[in-house]
Amino acid sequence: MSQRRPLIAGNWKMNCLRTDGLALARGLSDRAKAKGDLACDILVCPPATLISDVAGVTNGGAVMVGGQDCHVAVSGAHTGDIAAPMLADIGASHVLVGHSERRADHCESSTVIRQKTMAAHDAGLIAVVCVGETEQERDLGATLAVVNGQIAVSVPDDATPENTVIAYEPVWAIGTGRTASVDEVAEVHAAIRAELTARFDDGDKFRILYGGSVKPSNAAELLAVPDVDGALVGGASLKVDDFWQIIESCA
Ligand SMILES: O=C(CO)COP(=O)(O)O
Repeated sequence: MSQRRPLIAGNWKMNCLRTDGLALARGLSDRAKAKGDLACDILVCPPATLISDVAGVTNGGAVMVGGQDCHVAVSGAHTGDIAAPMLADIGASHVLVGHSERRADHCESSTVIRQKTMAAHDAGLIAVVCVGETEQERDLGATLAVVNGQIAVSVPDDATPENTVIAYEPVWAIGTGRTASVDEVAEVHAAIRAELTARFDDGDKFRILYGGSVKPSNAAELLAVPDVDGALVGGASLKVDDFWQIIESCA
């Protein structure tokens, strides 16, 4: 583990009605309180419908709350969208931007993601900027070019280690049960680190998370990879026991 404090983030995606979501938030919050001294920061990103309630449950404690997306504008005629200041207003401290499901389902380009990241910063939110190659891109040997290209455009010049976290999520490893190997993760994280240190004076201070089928059984070995500063967890973040075991893997 690096000198950077790890962040374990849960992306609930489009899951959880109120009862389940609040039970999950309460379960995590209670465990965090009981444990006291934690070896990592904890973030949950519920669907927008639950952010306010989850923030009420976690109530400024060790479990932080984030959104899953924000609009580039602060307000306006954008039906169905949510502005970054609105997320901050209901208790979010973070927001995911550029998740591959947003890139694919909503045709989000790295240029738009840079604008969303800046909107998040302007609202005082920490942006978790997601990047990752598809299976086809990996098979073509284009992984590092794709990921570095996404980083170069998606991460704005106003990014700092305090307002920005990077999440590397190979698309082929998301929700598939296929995890990238330790060597594959190490190679990409080192490349991202090199890109960040080349561009930012304090590039070595940014946290770089790995995401893609992280679960209790593989968390410890992934978190031990150099330049892996935490995890962005999908499916396994929906169960208190599983997510907590991943959190404990940071110890
Ligand atoms: O997309 C992810 C987190 O943002 C990863 O999802 P899974 O952990 O379900 O593979």
